[in-house]
Amino acid sequence: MLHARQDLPGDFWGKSSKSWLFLILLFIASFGFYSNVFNWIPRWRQREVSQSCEAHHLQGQRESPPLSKGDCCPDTCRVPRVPRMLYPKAHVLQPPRVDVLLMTPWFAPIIWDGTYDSAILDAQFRNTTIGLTVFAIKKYVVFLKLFLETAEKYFMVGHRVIYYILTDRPADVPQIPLQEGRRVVILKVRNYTRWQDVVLHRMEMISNFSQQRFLHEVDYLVSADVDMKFSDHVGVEILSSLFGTLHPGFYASDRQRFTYERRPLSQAYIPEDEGDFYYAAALYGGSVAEVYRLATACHQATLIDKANGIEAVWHEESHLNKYLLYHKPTKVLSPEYVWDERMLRKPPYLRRLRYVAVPKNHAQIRSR
Ligand SMILES: CC(=O)N[C@H]1[C@@H](OP(=O)(O)OP(=O)(O)OC[C@H]2O[C@@H](n3ccc(=O)[nH]c3=O)[C@H](O)[C@@H]2O)O[C@H](CO)[C@H](O)[C@@H]1O
Ligand SMILES: [Mn+2]
Repeated sequence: MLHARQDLPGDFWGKSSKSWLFLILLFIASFGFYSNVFNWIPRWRQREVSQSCEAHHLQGQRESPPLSKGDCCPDTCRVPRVPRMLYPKAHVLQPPRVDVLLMTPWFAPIIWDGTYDSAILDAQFRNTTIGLTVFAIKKYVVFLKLFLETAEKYFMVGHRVIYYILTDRPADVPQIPLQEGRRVVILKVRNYTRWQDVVLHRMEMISNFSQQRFLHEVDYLVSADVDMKFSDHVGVEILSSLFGTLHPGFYASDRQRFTYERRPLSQAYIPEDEGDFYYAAALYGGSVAEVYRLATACHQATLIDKANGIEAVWHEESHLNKYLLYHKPTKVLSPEYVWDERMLRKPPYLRRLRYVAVPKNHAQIRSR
C-alpha cells in the first residue's frame, strides 16, 4: 500500500508528467492571458485617449487657444457608459414633439420639454463638474441672492457645481446655504464706468480665467446673466461642446429681423442673407476649451472694433452671434431657457419657463 502510494506520485508524475506539466502551464498561461488582456485593453485605450488629450492640451498651451480634458471628455471622445436602467422606450413613429423644430439643419438638437429623459442624461453626465460664471458688477450684486437661491433649487441638481462670481464688490456677495458638492468661488474683477464696457469685457474676463482656472477645475462652463432667476429644471440636457440659446424675442423671426450688427466695419457684421438664429447672450456655454475659444475670439473682435472706432449694436451679444454663425453650436436651447414674462406672452408650445428675467429699472441699476 505504502509502496503503491509512494509509487503513485511517481506514476502520476512519471510517464505522463510532461503532458500534465504542459496542460498546467497552458492553463496558467491562458488564465493569465484572458484575465489580464480583458482588464488591460480598456486601460490601454483609456490611456491612449487621455494621453492624446494631454498632448492636445500641451500643444494648445503653446499655440493658443488650448484644448483641455473637456475637449475629449464627457460627451465627445468618450461614449458614456450607463448602468442598467428602466425607462419608457422611444417610438420611432411617434415623435415626442411635432409643434416645434427639434433639430438644426446641421443636426444639433434643440432642447425642448418632452424631448429628453433626465435619468439617462444624469447617468451619462455623472462625475461631471459644471462651472457657472456670473457677473455681478456694481449695483448688479443685488441680483445675486435670488439668482443663487433659485440656482440651488433648479440648476444642475445632483451634479458638482462651482459658482464663479465675478464681481468688483466681493464683500456684497450674499452667503447662501449650498447643497453638497456645490461651492462659490468669488473672483475679484475691475469695473468699468460704462455698462457697455462691463458687458463687453465679460468675454475678456472669461477668456483670462478659463486659462488660469476653469480649464483645470471644471468640465463645462455655463455663462449666465445675473438679472435672472431659475424657475424650473435646468440640467445636464443643456451640456454639449458648444451651446447657445434662442433669444426669446426673435426665435420665430425671419433673419432680416434679427438685430445682428449690420455695419460692415464691425467684426460682428452679419449680412442680411446669412444667419441661423438670434442667440441670447444671457445663457451660453460648452466645454471649457470651446468657451475659451469663443470668449477669446469675441474679445479680440471687440478690440479690433475699438481700434476702428465702432461698438457693436448689442455689444458682446453681437459678437456672440457672429461667432456662433461660423462655429455651429452642437446643441441649441429653446426659449424655455431664457424668457421674459413682462415682455412676452407665453405661447402654448412653451411648456416650461426655466430661466426668466427679473424686472429691473435699467437707468437706475446701470448707473454707478
Ligand atoms: C436676454 C439677453 O440676451 N440679455 C442681453 C441683453 O441684456 P440685458 O439688457 O438684460 O443686459 P444686462 O443689463 O443684464 O447686462 C448683462 C449682464 O452683465 C452684467 N452686468 C451688466 C452691467 C453692470 O453694470 N453690471 C453687471 O454685472 C450682469 O451679469 C448682467 O446680467 O443685452 C446685454 C448687452 O447689450 C447682454 O448681451 C445680455 O446678455
Ligand atoms: Mn440681463
